[in-house]
Amino acid sequence: MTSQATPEEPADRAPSAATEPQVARDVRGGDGARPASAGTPVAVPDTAAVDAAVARPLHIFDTTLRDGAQREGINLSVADKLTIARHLDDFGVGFIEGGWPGANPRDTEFFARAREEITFRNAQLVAFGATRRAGGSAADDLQVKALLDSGAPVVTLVAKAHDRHVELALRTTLDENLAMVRDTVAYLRDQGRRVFVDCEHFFDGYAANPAYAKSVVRAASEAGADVVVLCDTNGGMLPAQIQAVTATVLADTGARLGVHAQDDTGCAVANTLAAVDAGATHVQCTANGYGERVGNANLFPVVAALELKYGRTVLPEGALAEMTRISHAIAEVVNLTPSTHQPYVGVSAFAHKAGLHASAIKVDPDLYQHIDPELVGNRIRMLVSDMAGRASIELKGKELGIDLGEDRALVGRVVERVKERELAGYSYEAADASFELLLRDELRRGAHGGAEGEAPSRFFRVESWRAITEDRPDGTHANEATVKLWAKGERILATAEGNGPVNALDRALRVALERIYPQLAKFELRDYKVRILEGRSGTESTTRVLISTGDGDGEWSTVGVAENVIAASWHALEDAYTYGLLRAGVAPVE
Ligand SMILES: CC(=O)SCCNC(=O)CCNC(=O)[C@H](O)C(C)(C)COP(=O)(O)OP(=O)(O)OC[C@H]1O[C@@H](n2cnc3c(N)ncnc32)[C@H](O)[C@@H]1OP(=O)(O)O
Ligand SMILES: CC(=O)C(=O)O
Repeated sequence: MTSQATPEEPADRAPSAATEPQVARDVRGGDGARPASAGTPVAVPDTAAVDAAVARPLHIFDTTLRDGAQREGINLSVADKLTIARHLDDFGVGFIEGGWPGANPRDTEFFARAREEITFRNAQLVAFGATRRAGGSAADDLQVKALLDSGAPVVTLVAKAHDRHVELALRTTLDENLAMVRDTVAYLRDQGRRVFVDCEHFFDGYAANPAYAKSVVRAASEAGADVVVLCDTNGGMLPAQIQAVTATVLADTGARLGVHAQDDTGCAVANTLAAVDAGATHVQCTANGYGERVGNANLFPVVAALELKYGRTVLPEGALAEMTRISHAIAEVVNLTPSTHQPYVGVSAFAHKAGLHASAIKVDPDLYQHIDPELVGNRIRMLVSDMAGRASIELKGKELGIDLGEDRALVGRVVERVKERELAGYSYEAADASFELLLRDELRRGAHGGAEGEAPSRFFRVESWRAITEDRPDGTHANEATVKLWAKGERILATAEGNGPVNALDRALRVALERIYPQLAKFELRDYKVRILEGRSGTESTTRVLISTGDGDGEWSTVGVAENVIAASWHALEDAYTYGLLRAGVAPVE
């Protein structure tokens, strides 16, 4: 590999052949993404604010934009990174690690644009990079220079802390690695940056050679690092190990310590809190736990634990109640479906299914919840299923705004009907709208003296429907459906074509009803899921269809069950249209 000076660099500062090799492509220039000020490092703004952030007793350090972006399936544009940075700043984290400037044009551009476009209210921007190359000097290292050029007031340096990694990955001596840490930290401090040092593979390194691992911590701290972060890079540690090692390192070195935990044992959040228990005062996390391999310590449960269980104030006032919204907003930007079962922020985090739980919750929600969901911006939800009891139905009724009063017989009938239907394959927990229709039907029956077979409160009465799929010799298909129904005393017959039999049925139903109920024009099928139940009988199995429908103002879900997929879809569609009209405030007539 040859070395050459970029036009902005004096020849005497050009890297030598011995020191140059790691330089990233955009730092070398020529791709247009390089910062305009590559010759003169960008000045650090507002050092008082940076000093105050570093002085805080407990740092919340977010690395979604750096380690989070290392997750398989995440590919962030600069605009995505800027949006996420704004969300994290709104949430109130103290530090946002924006990426590795110089490693790729996107990260370089992110720092340039973040400087120009974002006025951070809470967070300090952090640039991530490595210590200088072996055998070189920090001042001549183009990778280190890119960190300064980023203009970030804080730099995180990744350093080797495991002797085997120094010898095998860096291919240098243990002493030279210590010199690389010392020189790079001291140089960046001289240039006015605050410095955190990520000791990669610290815990594995400590197990192999504790004296050397600690000497890396001392080298970083003595050279001026503000925090030395103990990293469980391979994510193989358990909380007791993290706690014991962190406590010993703190006692032996006196350095300010942080923790960075990967989640390979599923213990990253616990490991992070164990380090805090042992005296670490800086936690590195990512939104929703995104990160390399299985991910990193999840920012949201870590912060919630610190605020709500440890009683530490780590966020600005009111920010915790924004947590659910921010978690979901970031999931949207990275284009991943939010995990429904994520602690604190998942939609299922406070969803109650068991009848016994519901009966206690009716008395006091705290009996089955570890916190009030509103503290983190989430909400309690009651799920209706064959595990429901009377209390579940009463609470669900309240949630839907339907007062069931003290009518024990009515509630009992609803419980029975739900159980029967769930046995037949229905599932109401993901189909609130179908459950509400069932509840309203039972209420109406109650009002008519509970007579079995009383007509439900609906907007149309179906006489019959049929769907035909025609297979043509040229390999194409035609789908046609006919619907015959009664609405407002009128018999209507409508036929429509579609790109499948269900689509044809949906269109025929729409054609039949749209003149009488123009509100239908806004309804839109959003999601359609089919589940084959009791797979043992193959094509004769029972089929469950779940449909989500929207009207621009909200979305509702309905369920249909039958022995064939088209009939199941029809039932779910019927409920979807009925519920949509009810939502639109139309009075039922049939
Ligand atoms: C644990 C972590 O997650 S740390 C974060 C890791 N993140 C990333 O790697 C994402 C961004 N990385 C990249 O874009 C590229 O790897 C770059 C630009 C950093 C380097 O690319 P290249 O110059 O092509 O090198 P390559 O990736 O093959 O190898 C990394 C080099 O850095 C060296 N290195 C590794 N850790 C350190 C360190 N702490 N200090 C100094 N050098 C280091 C390695 O020894 C290797 O050197 P070599 O090129 O002499 O073999
Ligand atoms: C620094 C880092 O990402 C790690 O050690 O896992």
